[in-house]
Amino acid sequence: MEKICVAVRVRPPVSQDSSAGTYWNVGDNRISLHKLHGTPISGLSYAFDYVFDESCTNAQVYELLTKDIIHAAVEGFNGTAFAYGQTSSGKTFTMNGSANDPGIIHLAVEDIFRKIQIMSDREFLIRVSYMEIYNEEINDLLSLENQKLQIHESLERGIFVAGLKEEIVNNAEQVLQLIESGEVNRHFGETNMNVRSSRSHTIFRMVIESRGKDTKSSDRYSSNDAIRVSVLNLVDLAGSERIAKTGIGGVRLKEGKYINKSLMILGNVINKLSEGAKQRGHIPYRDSKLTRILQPALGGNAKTSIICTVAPEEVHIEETKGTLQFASRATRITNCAQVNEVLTDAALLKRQKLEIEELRKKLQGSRAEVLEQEILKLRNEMLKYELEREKLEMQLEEERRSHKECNQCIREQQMKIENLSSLVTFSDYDRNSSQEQKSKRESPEEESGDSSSKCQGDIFRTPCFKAAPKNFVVRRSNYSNLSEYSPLPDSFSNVVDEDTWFKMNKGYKADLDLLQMISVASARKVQSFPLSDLTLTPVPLYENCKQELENLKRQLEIISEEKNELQRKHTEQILLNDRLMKEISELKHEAEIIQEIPERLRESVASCKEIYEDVVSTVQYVASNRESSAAKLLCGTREIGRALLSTLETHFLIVLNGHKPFHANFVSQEQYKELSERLKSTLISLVASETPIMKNKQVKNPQCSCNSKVAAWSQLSRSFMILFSIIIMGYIVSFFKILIL
Ligand SMILES: Nc1ncnc2c1ncn2[C@@H]1O[C@H](COP(=O)(O)OP(=O)(O)OP(=O)(O)O)[C@@H](O)[C@H]1O
Repeated sequence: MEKICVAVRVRPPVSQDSSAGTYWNVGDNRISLHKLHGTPISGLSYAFDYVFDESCTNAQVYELLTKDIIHAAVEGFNGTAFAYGQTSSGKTFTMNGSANDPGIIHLAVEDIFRKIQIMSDREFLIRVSYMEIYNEEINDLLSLENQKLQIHESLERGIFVAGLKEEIVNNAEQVLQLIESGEVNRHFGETNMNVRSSRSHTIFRMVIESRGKDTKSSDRYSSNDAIRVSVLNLVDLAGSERIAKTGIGGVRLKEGKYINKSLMILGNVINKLSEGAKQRGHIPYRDSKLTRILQPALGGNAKTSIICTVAPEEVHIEETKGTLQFASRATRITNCAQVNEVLTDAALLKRQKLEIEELRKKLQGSRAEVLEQEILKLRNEMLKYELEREKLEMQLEEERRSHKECNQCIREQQMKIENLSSLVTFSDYDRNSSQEQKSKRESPEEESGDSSSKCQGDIFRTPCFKAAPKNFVVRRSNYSNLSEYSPLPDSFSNVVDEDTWFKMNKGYKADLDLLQMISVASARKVQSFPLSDLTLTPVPLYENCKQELENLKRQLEIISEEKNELQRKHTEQILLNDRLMKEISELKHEAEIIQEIPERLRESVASCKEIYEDVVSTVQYVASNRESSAAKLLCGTREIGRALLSTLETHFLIVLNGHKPFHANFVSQEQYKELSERLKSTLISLVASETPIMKNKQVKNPQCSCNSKVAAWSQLSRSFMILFSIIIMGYIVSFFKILIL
C-alpha cells in the first residue's frame, strides 16, 4: 500500500499589478494563507508532498512528482497523473505545457522512450489513445468517428473504453504528433476566466506492453512468455468554475454544469477514499464516467500523483481553499500498485516450475541441513539428559540406602543409649545389689547358675547383661509391655553430651569404642556407679550388642535358607503339578475310551444273541421232530441263552445310562459256570441216549448220520461255552473298569 502523491502548484499571477502573491505563502512543501500585511490566517495552512510556486517549471514538477510514476509504468505498474484545479489555474499548462516549457505529457512521452532504449533486455509494444469526456460523453480525440463511447470491464482488460482507437507507436515524436492531432479535436471555449478554457476532461493513455528478450534469464519475472501490461493515464481535468464568475451561458453554461457535476463526484470519491477502509463504505466510482475511468488510479492498482493547481489572486481565494481541501483529502488515499503481467500457459507452467525448484532447493539446502543439525543437537541433549537422569537416580538410590543405614545405625545407637541410660538410672537404686554382684563376680563358680536366675526373677532390677546377654535381649523387647518401667533416663545429658546426640540423630555413625568411653566418662561424671562397676558395665553391653548382631545375622541366614528352600519346593510343586495335570489328561482320554466299551460290548452281546438265535434255529431244524426230547431241550436251552443274553444287554444299557448295575439280580460267574456245565452234561447225555434210536431209524449209512449229530451237538455245546465265557469275562472286566472310574 502506498499513498497517492499530491502536490500543489501556484501559477503566476495573471496581471502584474496584482498583489495576489502576497496572500499565499509557499515554503517547505507547505502553502498557507496570509493577510495582506503578512500575518498567517489560522487554520489555513496545508502541507503536501510538494508545493510548487509560480517560479517552478513543468520540468521541475515532472522531475519531482511524475517521473517515478512514468518509470514505474515502463516496468509494468499502472500509473496515473492528473491535474485538478479551478478554471484558469494552470492545469492545461502543467499537463501540456508550452513551446518553451513542455508539459508533463510531453516530458513523460520522451522519458518513456528514453527509458525503453535503456532497457535493452526487454522489447516493448506501446499503444496510445486520446479521449475526452465532454458533457459526460466519451469522445475519441484520435478518431472523430468514435464518439459517445461506452465503458466496459473485463477480467483480461479491466475497465476500458470500448471502440477507442489505439495507435501503436515507436517513438516520442510519433506520439507527440498524435497528441497534437488530438488536441485539435478537443473542446475548448472562451470564458471570462480563460480565453482557452478546457470544456472537457482529457485522458491521454499509453498502454505499455513488454517482455524479456533473454530466454536464459534466471529472473523468473523475466520469463520470455510473461508479458507485462501497464496503463499510464495522463489526465487534464476541466476546471471547476463559478457561473457568476465565468459569466457563461448557453452551451458554456451546460458544459460548466457537467464539469462541476463530474468534479463534485470526483470530490465525493476522494472524500470516501480518504475516510479509511472501515468507514468509507461504497465508493461511487460509477456515478461519473471520469471516476469510472480513473477507478484503478483512485484506491486501486496504480501509482498515482495529483497536481492541484491554484490561482494566487485574491478573487480566487475561495476556489483555492476548496482546491487545497480537495488536495488535502487526496493525501489520505492509498493505492496498492503491482506489476501487471499476462501469463500464457507455458509461462505459468515455467514460473511454477521455477518456484517449485526454488522451494525444493530451499528445503533441501539450508532448511534441511538446519533441521538435521537441530535434530542431532536435540538428540544429543536428550541423551545427555538421560545420562544425567540415570546418574541422579543412582545417586538418589545411594542416598536412600545410606539414609536407611544411618537410620538403622541411629536406632541401634538409641538402643544402646537406652541401655546405658537404664544402667545409669538404676545404678543408685541397685547399688546394694551391685555390690552383691561384685562379690559374686569375684566367685565365678556361683555366677553362672544364680545370676541368670536372679535376673530373670526380678525384672525391675538393672539387667545383668554380662551374666545373661540373651536374656537381656529378650527382656529388652518386653520393655514396651511394662507400663511402669522405662529404660530412658530423665535427661540424656547425664549419659552423653548434646553434640554426640546431635551427630547420632544426623546419621553420624558413632564409634562404639568412643561411645563406650563417653558413656564411661558420663557415668563417672554422674558418679552413680562405684568405679569398679563403671569400668565393667559397658564391656558386656558391647558384647551383648555384638552377640545380638551375630544372632540377627544367623537368623537372617536361616531365613534366607528357608526362603531358598521354599523356592525350591515351590518349583518342585510346580513340576509335580504339571506332571499330574498331564496324567489327568491321559486318564481322561483313557476314560473316554473305556466309556465306549460297554456300548461295544452291548453291541457284541446283541450280535451274539442273533447268532445264537440262528444257531439254535438251525439245530432245531436239524432235529426236525419238535416233540423229541432233543428238540425240547433245545427250546429250553434257547430260552435260557436268550434270557442270559438279554440280562447282559440290560446291564450294559444300565451302565451306559450312568446307573450302577443291580448286583443282587446279577448272574455271578459261578452261576454261569454251573449253568454251562449242566448244559454241557445234558447235551452229552442227550446225544448218548439218542444214538440207538437213530441207529434203528437210519437204514442207509446210519453210522454217519449218528456221528454227524453227535458232532453237531458237541459243536453247539462248545459254542455255547465259548460264547458265554467271552461275554461274561468281557462284561466283568468292563464292569470293574467302570466301577474304578
Ligand atoms: N505556471 C504557469 N506559468 C505561466 N503561465 C501559466 C502558468 N499556469 C497557467 N498559466 C497561464 O494561465 C492561463 C490559464 O491556464 P490554463 O489554461 O492552463 O488553465 P486551466 O486550469 O487549464 O483552465 P481551464 O480549466 O479553464 O482549462 C494560460 O494562459 C496559461 O498560459
